[in-house]
Amino acid sequence: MNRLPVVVLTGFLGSGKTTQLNAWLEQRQDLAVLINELGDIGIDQHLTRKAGVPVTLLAGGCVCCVVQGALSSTLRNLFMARKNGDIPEFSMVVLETTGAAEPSGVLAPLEQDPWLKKRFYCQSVLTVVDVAAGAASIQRHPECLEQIQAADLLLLSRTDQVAASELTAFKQQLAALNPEAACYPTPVPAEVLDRQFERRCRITGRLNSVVPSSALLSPMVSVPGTTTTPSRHQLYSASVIWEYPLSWGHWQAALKQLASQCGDALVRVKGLLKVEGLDGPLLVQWVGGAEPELTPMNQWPDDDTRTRVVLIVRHNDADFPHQQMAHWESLLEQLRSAPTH
Ligand SMILES: Nc1nc2c(ncn2[C@@H]2O[C@H](COP(=O)(O)OP(=O)(O)OP(=O)(O)O)[C@@H](O)[C@H]2O)c(=O)[nH]1
Repeated sequence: MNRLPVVVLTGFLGSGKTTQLNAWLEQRQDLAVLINELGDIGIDQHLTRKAGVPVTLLAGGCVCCVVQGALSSTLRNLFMARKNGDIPEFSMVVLETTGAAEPSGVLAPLEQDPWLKKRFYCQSVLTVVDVAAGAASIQRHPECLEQIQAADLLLLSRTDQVAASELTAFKQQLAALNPEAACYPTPVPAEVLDRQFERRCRITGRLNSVVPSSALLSPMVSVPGTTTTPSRHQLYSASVIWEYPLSWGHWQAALKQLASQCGDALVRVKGLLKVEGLDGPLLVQWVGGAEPELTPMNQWPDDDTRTRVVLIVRHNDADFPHQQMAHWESLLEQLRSAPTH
């Protein structure tokens, strides 16, 4: 039986995985995409829409631990849907992990589940590394180091934001951490997906039992986390869905308040904001330590025109982001009734 290749696209939160994936989707029509998100509402799948490409969202936790069983069942469903002609005949799966994923945990189902092993194999682990975040990110986030060490290739993002000398020094650090992985600046052309690498002995993580398939795969199916395995990370998420529009000035104040509430704990914020006077949402892309990037979109990605924001923090208390989001939601209510300046 011809096995289907799976490319694991990993990299820390906000490093540039979705941006790279979109570049590949412009060049290849034969991919199936699985997007894993830490938060329980997905934003990335709305930013990765490509006609004819099956995109599946695995939300609610990391496939390396919390929703590992859901990865197995999703790959099974994907295989069967392809076989039955229910979805376009893709020839490769690209799995975009959460930014917190440990690649060996992600690969475990592929290496240990006999049914999957007959039908899929890991083609490569491609890790996006944000060179602007650089060594500080590797020191602060152990997941970043694991992802670099597991890589067959390192895809360097934000090379536009660092000086050439800084980039050279950082590449030397990366070469010390993973001497076998070559570095390429993003966007890397889609040919990289076909590259074969000698399989190194990978440490395989724990394999949770396969959860019953809850949904047959079709483009845009969400498979919520169904196992009870706790996260192995101290990266926790919470989200807010909110109905009312606010003026741009009020949203600015609200984002500032969120930053001050979370302080150093803030790692990532992604969201779609409903702004008075705009037809489409304002996309918020915010990587901790940097300024939020705000991009108006022409239209809402689906019928739901409510604000949705996902907050990811590094904290030892899993409730922390939920508390912050509850405070934040009360602030939004106050702003709603406050006069606009
Ligand atoms: N300047 C610059 N910005 C980039 C580059 N790559 C990505 N970005 C921006 O960084 C932000 C995060 O990029 P994403 O592609 O969403 O990152 P991600 O790794 O998918 O994020 P998560 O899924 O949250 O982990 C977006 O605002 C991108 O536009 C790059 O090479 N240069």
